[in-house]
Amino acid sequence: ATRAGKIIKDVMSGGDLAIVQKRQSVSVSRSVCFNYMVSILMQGLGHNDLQTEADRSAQRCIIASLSQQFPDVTIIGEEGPSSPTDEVPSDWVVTESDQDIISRECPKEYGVTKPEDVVVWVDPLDGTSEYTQGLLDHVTVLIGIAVNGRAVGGVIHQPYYNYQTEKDVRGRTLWGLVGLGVGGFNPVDPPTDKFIITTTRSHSDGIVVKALEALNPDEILRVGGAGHKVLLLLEGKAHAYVFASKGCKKWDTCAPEAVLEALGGKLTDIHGNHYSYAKDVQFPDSQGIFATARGVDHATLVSKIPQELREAFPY
Ligand SMILES: Nc1ncnc2c1ncn2[C@@H]1O[C@H](COP(=O)(O)O)[C@@H](OP(=O)(O)O)[C@H]1O
Ligand SMILES: [Mg+2]
Ligand SMILES: [Mg+2]
Ligand SMILES: [Mg+2]
Repeated sequence: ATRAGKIIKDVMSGGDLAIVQKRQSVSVSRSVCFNYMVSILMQGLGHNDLQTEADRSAQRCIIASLSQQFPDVTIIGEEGPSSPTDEVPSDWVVTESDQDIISRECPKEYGVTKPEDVVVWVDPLDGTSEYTQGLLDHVTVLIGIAVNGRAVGGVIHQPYYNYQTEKDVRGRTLWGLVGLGVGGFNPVDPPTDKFIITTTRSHSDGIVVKALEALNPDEILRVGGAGHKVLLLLEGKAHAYVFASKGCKKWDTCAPEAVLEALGGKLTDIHGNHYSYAKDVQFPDSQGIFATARGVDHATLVSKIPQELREAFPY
């Protein structure tokens, strides 16, 4: 993740992001009422899905590094499968491990894990929109590990952490493993005197807004990236991350869910159910995102989402 973060910074300082618009079909469930559909189309869903040279190169670095060491593990990356002839520069292939984590005792629930039980979900650059607009601290590299369909391990690397205040921007790497704990940051609980929600800044629509209104927050933090929004929960800047939209994908939420849950928080769909991250699942998080920080009553908050809104996100 850290090597991928270096690539992301090198592409930015090289000056040519080589941005392309990804092709995407718009699918809207029939149960969504007409004015919701119009508002989604007015906001241009499907017209803000960019890919840059940094997304492509960071993914090649991560997938080459992981597949060399773990040839029998399924690895799924946002930017699609690489071609079998894809050679990556040798200094992009990382094989050393973090000695601090390796030296800890593996929780016994993973002691019998086989390669075929594992799926790694890679978002090489989360917050691409914000990256292209220079909101660099919204960018993260996300590598999530699912075991038997559950998101249990995750790394969130933030390459531009403190970039506005530090001369030598080294970034930081946060990790979590359910059953073992978290590292790379200081967990903070959110304030008790007000209720703060974080949500998208670049993929909003009428339903996203309606869900936020139903929860009646004191403050809404509109920031980029699923990884960055979960960082706000981990560090006590917000109580909940709510996104009533089908726009995020499994690679956006696997690593954040694992780190958040390793700390005692929760990430589910807007009905309050966990997603499966097994290798055969559909990529979209089609029932939206509802995540809460440690100590926040997830079920009570979920129950405040009105029924007619939930019906826009059927299984
Ligand atoms: N309507 C939509 N269309 C395409 N991607 C969407 C989307 N809504 C959310 N996403 C993806 O979900 C991630 C978090 O979105 P947001 O910053 O708006 O909260 C981003 O990941 P990437 O930047 O990795 O593509 C973004 O592209
Ligand atoms: Mg993307
Ligand atoms: Mg993403
Ligand atoms: Mg991405």
